[in-house]
Amino acid sequence: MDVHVVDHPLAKARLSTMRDARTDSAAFRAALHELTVMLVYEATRDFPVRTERIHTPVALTDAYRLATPPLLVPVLRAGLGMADQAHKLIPDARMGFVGLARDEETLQPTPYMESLPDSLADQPVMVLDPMLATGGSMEFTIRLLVERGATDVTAVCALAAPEGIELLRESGLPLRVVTASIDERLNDSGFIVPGLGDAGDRQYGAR
Ligand SMILES: O=P(O)(O)OC[C@H]1O[C@H](OP(=O)(O)OP(=O)(O)O)[C@H](O)[C@@H]1O
Ligand SMILES: O=c1cc[nH]c(=O)[nH]1
Ligand SMILES: [Mg+2]
Repeated sequence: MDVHVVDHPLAKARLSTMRDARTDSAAFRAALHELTVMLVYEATRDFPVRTERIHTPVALTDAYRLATPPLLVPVLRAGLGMADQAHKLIPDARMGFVGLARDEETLQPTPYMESLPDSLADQPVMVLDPMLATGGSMEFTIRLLVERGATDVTAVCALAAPEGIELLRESGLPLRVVTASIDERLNDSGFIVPGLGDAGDRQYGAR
């Protein structure tokens, strides 16, 4: 499984804003929006393009577009804070939605919403969730996609725990991970250390 860490100084700066406990909700959302642009930009770097001939005002030249725009799948709630920015970068992408809430006792994901196309054969998919902690929520989401035929999945996360990366690696699922950081570890409550707290609560308030 390929794991790409986007450790650009501007990405680190946005992530630092998100980590800072003094950052309020509006500033947290703004930093996540900007970080998402950088992560999606890097995540699409090697996507195949199709060309067509166009006229500039001066001459004929090649124009480029993504050959197959990915299906974007934000994982609610926290992934909603990445959806609009990803969609702005890839305006012709379709969007699916998965809603999960992690049970904070068992750390297992509890699904409450799912809106996905029936078939994802030959359809690249980009899952958007700022946090990859135990990896349970991401694994659950990718299994939903694979059941529909997906074979090419990119998980885009603001930050990840080594435990979550390992779970995904051992799952054998067809995916790669793009993240701005792999943090130290999970604590006893399943939170990423040093992390940034609860990404859903920090954007939208406590559930
Ligand atoms: O890797 P895991 O251990 O599964 O944890 C990660 C999940 O936890 C957070 O969501 P949460 O369940 O807090 O829901 P929320 O987005 O509504 O806050 C986060 O956005 C991930 O979906
Ligand atoms: O640190 C964590 C772990 C799971 N979900 C979050 O939002 N933050
Ligand atoms: Mg949460």
